[in-house]
Amino acid sequence: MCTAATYKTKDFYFGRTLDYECSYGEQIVITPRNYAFNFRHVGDMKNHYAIIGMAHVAEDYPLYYDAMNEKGVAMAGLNFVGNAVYAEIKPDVENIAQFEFIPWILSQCSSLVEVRELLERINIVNTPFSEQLPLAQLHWIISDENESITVESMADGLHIYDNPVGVLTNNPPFPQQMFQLNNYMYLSPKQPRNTFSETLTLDAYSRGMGGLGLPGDLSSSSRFVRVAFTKVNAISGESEEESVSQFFHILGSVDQQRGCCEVADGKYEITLYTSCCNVTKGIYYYNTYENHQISAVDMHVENLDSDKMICYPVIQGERINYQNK
Ligand SMILES: C[C@H](CCC(=O)NCCS(=O)(=O)O)[C@H]1CC[C@H]2[C@@H]3[C@H](O)C[C@@H]4C[C@H](O)CC[C@]4(C)[C@H]3C[C@H](O)[C@]12C
Repeated sequence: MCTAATYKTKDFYFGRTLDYECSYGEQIVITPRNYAFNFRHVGDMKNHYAIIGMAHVAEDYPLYYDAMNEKGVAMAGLNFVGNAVYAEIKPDVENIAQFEFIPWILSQCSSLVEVRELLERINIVNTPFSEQLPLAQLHWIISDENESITVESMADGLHIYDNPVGVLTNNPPFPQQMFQLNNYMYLSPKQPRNTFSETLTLDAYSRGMGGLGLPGDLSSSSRFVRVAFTKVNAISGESEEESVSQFFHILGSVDQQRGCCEVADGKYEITLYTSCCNVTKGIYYYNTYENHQISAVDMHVENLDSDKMICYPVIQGERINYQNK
C-alpha cells in the first residue's frame, strides 16, 4: 500500500509513503537538464527541466517512483494492481512506456495546464524496462500548487480525473475512492452535538469524538479517507520546519508498522520511506522505517546544467539524540 498527498502553506508540498515488503534499492536521484533521455518510442530528449526524486537506477536510467521538477510539478506512481492495463503501440500519438511516464511529464511541463495538454497526445504503452524489471501496475497523481489530477490507464482506455482532495492510495479506481468520501461527510474535528435524540442526555465524554467512524485499518480505501480527513483539517505554521513537520504528521496517519499487514507467510508490508517534496523550492525530504530523522537533498545546490545523474544514498539507521551522554 502506498499513500500520496499534497499540502499548501506558504510553499507547496507533495509526498508519499512507499509501502512494500522489500526495497528495490532506491536512491535520491537528480536528473539535470542535459542528461539525455532516450525515450523508447519517441526518440531522444537532450535538454529538459531538471528532476529530483526517489528512483531505482538501472543501466544509467532513473526509474522514478515519485519526483518533482524545477518548475513546480510533482508526481508519484502508486500500485494499481489488477486494474492497470497499458496499451499497445499506436500510430499518430506519443507512445510512452509506463516506466517513462514520470520523466516524460516532468521533463517538459511547467504546470498542470501543460500536463493536461501533453496527456491529450499520450498513449501509455506496455513496453517493459527489461526482463529483470517488468511492467509495474501503477496509477499516478500529478500536482502543481493549483490542482491535482489522477491518471489511470485501464482496459477501457486512459482516464484523467480531477483530484480535488489531492490524495491517492491504491485500489479501487479513483472515482470509487472519491465517492466513498460521501459516507464520511459528517466527520468533524469539532466535538459532536447530540443530534441523536432530544429525549436522551448524551455526553461528549472524550476529545476527538467528532472523528468517530474514521476508518483506522490499513486497507487502501480506509487510508484514502483517513489521510484526506487529516490533510484537509491539518493546520500548520508557514515556516519550512513547521510545514515539513506537519506534512510528515499527515502521512504519519497512514504509516504501516511491521507486523500489521502480512502479505505472505512471515512477510510484512511496512512504510519503507516517506517523502516530502518542497515543490516550490526543489528540496526533497524523506525519512525511512529504519531512520526517523528527516534527511534532505536540495536540487538547487547541484549543477543542474550537467549531463550526468547525481545520486544520494538513502540514509538508514536510527540516530538517537542522547541528551545526557
Ligand atoms: C512497489 C511500489 C508501489 C508500492 C505500493 O503502491 N504498494 C501498495 C501495495 S498494494 O497495492 O496494497 O498491494 C512501486 C512504486 C514505483 C515502482 C517502481 C517504478 O515504477 C520504477 C520501476 C518500473 C519498472 O517497470 C519495475 C521496477 C520499478 C523500480 C518499479 C518497482 C515497484 O513497482 C515500485 C517501487
